[in-house]
Amino acid sequence: MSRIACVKDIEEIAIRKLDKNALDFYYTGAQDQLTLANNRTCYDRYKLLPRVLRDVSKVDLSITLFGHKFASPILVAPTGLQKLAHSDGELATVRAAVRKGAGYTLSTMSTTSIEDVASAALKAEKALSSKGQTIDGDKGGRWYQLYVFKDRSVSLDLIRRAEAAGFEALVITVDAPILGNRLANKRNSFTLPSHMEFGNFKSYAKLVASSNLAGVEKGSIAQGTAEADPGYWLARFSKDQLDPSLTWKDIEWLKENTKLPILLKGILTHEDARLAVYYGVDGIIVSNHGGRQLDGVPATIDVLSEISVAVREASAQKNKKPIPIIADGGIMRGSDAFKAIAMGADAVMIGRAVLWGLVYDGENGVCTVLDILNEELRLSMALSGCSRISEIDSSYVLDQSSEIFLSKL
Ligand SMILES: Cc1cc2nc3c(=O)[nH]c(=O)nc-3n(C[C@H](O)[C@H](O)[C@H](O)COP(=O)(O)O)c2cc1C
Ligand SMILES: CCCCCCC(=O)C(=O)O
Repeated sequence: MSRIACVKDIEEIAIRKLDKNALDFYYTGAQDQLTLANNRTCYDRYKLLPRVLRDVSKVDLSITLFGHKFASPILVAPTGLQKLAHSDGELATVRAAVRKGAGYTLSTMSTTSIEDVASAALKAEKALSSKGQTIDGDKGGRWYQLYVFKDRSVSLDLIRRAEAAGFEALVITVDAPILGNRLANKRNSFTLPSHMEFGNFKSYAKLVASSNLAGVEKGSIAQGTAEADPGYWLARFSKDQLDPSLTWKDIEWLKENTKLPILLKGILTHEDARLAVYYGVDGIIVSNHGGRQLDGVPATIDVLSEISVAVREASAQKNKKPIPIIADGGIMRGSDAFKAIAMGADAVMIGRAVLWGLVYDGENGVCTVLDILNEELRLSMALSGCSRISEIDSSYVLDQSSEIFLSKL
């Protein structure tokens, strides 16, 4: 077999390895998958405008967010059900993130508990120290992604557990008041294989009973029966358990209930970016959930510029520094990360790329993905004449649609 040269090579292997149930869950987007496709193709429309004769003998990828130094602006996005990819699931991913000094966010829908992920991360950090290995970044840097449940006592307990386990920020996903229209998952009546379980819900008796969680984990929910309505079990779980009545007022409630920085994940408009600043959140993640929620929304790269202007203006009105902007969706190259940063992101997150690494070779596979993307980013920076992330701005990219627009004038 030829050597792995890029994340696409790893994706191809993962596609061959996964069964249809898991592959469709990971790979597909909502409805006609317009946004999923756009997430990728839109990156190609942005051209790089390199500067030359700059000293790029040293290129520093590190960034600081909320006082924490990360080795790179490429962070691991929260993705659920990682044991579908590899038997070590979230444990493998968090260990890889520790080894690479990468930011890591654990999903509410993990197949491993908050406590087990935290303890694996701490052990991995100790193992690195005992081998005398250093990473270019601070220890820690792990965040917890929260879906807000109708039963607020569950949400509060998850927050307390994340705090106790040393997670350093809360990522509140706001683009999934209900589950997107995921046709492939419907057709497959997607459910968890019987040997897997969700990592965090066992202690919530009411939730287990009301969502037939025990049944789904034992694989005893027959496909296509009334129990699996509407369409399939995950859709039913989100409909029954997650709170679609969430509003900006609830952000105040969250702020009252934790001292951790709060990031909102799933912002796509400058109006909501302004509201996020107004309501005092600490950061936003410009995301369309990897094309899995509302199909037909823009690719994130296309809205970054106006969102970053809005964040700057709204923050200035409060006499505050702009809150960090993180972007995700379709990033498969270090040059994609470069373009997103140029258009206004402080950092980016990768979802599927990590999952492909996990399928390919567990912890080492995720390390390989992070290494490849970081090296590609380093290359893009050096060849563009940037030696620090803070030097990357919109002067380094040309949005071809605006070029076409100008040529028509
Ligand atoms: C299989 C899968 C599971 C996901 N699970 C979650 C989740 O539990 N919580 C969440 O906020 N986002 C979730 N996401 C969205 C990711 O956090 C991220 O926004 C998206 O994957 C970025 O796009 P990309 O996969 O093209 O990199 C999931 C995405 C995928 C592909
Ligand atoms: C919205 C509730 C369940 C979602 C499961 C994980 C996830 O976010 C995804 O995109 O899939």
